[in-house]
Amino acid sequence: MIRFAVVGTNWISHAFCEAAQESGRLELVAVYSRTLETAQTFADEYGVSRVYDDLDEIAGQPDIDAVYIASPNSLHAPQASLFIRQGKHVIVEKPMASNLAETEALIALAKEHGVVLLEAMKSRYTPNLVRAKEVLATLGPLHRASLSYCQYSSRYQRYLDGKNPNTFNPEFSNGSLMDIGVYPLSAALELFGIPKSFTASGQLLDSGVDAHGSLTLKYDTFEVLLSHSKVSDSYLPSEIQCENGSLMIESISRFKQLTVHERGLPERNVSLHQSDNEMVYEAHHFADLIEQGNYDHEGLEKTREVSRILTEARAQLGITYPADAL
Ligand SMILES: NC(=O)C1=CN([C@@H]2O[C@H](COP(=O)(O)OP(=O)(O)OC[C@H]3O[C@@H](n4cnc5c(N)ncnc54)[C@H](OP(=O)(O)O)[C@@H]3O)[C@@H](O)[C@H]2O)C=CC1
Ligand SMILES: O=C1CO[C@H](CO)[C@@H](O)[C@@H]1O
Repeated sequence: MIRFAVVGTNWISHAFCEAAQESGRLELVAVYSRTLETAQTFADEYGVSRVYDDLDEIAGQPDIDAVYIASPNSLHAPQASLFIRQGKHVIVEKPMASNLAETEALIALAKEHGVVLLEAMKSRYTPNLVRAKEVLATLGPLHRASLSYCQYSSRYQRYLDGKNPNTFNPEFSNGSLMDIGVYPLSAALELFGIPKSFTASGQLLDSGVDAHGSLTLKYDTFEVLLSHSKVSDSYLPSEIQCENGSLMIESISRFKQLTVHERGLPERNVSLHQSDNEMVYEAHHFADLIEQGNYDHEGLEKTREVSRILTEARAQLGITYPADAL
């Protein structure tokens, strides 16, 4: 059993702890929060007794093998770096870091210290991502694709009320592209590879982060449009149009369901069965990498490429974070 700690106590940390339990390979043994009370409340749900409000202290515990980090984006790099230096394996929420320089530094540090570093990009490890690649190979030449993740943020009203929530605060390296645009971007790189070039557009809020936007990825013979929003909802699936048929993907962050439409044929559900908690697949992958001692795995290059495009897209849009100046 891999003994892990959690940093960050919002709902996504619960989802990961449940996925870890479901995997049967990762055991939660300690919880960090800025307050011991919050850490204890979280820990109680899992029958865990060790709680910390000091990051250095938890990172120095010799009987903790790994950590799951789900803090605001700007804290990923300094926190991951602290744990890596203490020889802990790290799974860190998406996006791995604020910018490409931080991402590359973390990757180099993990290799230097011989620990696994993994971005918790949950869609990347789902069975339906593999299935989507298989299905696309049967549909003929790819001509167009439109991948979308647009979801009204429950914190937007707080932003409008002047309460400066983390979600729309550049201090935390946040905004639509970083928070949810990263999902269609990641999916596009998985499905179509690295684009020749791309252009970004978007609408900025007064806080300086983006509310919504698009990326157009240009490949030799096709274009892919990525749409993302934190201030409106989309009810359409993502769609990949090939000459002989189109593949629809419901929920691009989860690859929840795949449907094929072929000309003249009834639509077909081609999905594989997936757990309701798709984080279980990244939990398994993290455990696999640790057991194999695989510190130079292919996910790192994928994360680096996503980080490069996010960083360049932000430059095109004029979005800068305090972390960029460090
Ligand atoms: N994979 C997925 O499906 C999802 C991934 N995410 C990712 O998880 C990460 C966290 O997102 P989200 O929960 O929305 O973020 P929050 O802003 O809600 O912060 C998450 C946790 O970090 C701690 N925290 C909050 N503010 C600060 C601060 N100012 N300084 C230090 N610690 C702070 C809090 O834990 P505490 O009070 O215990 O210290 C909090 O519970 C992000 O990277 C996001 O992209 C988010 C949702 C879903
Ligand atoms: O990764 C994510 C998936 O969904 C959330 C919304 O429910 C986002 O805010 C989040 O960061």
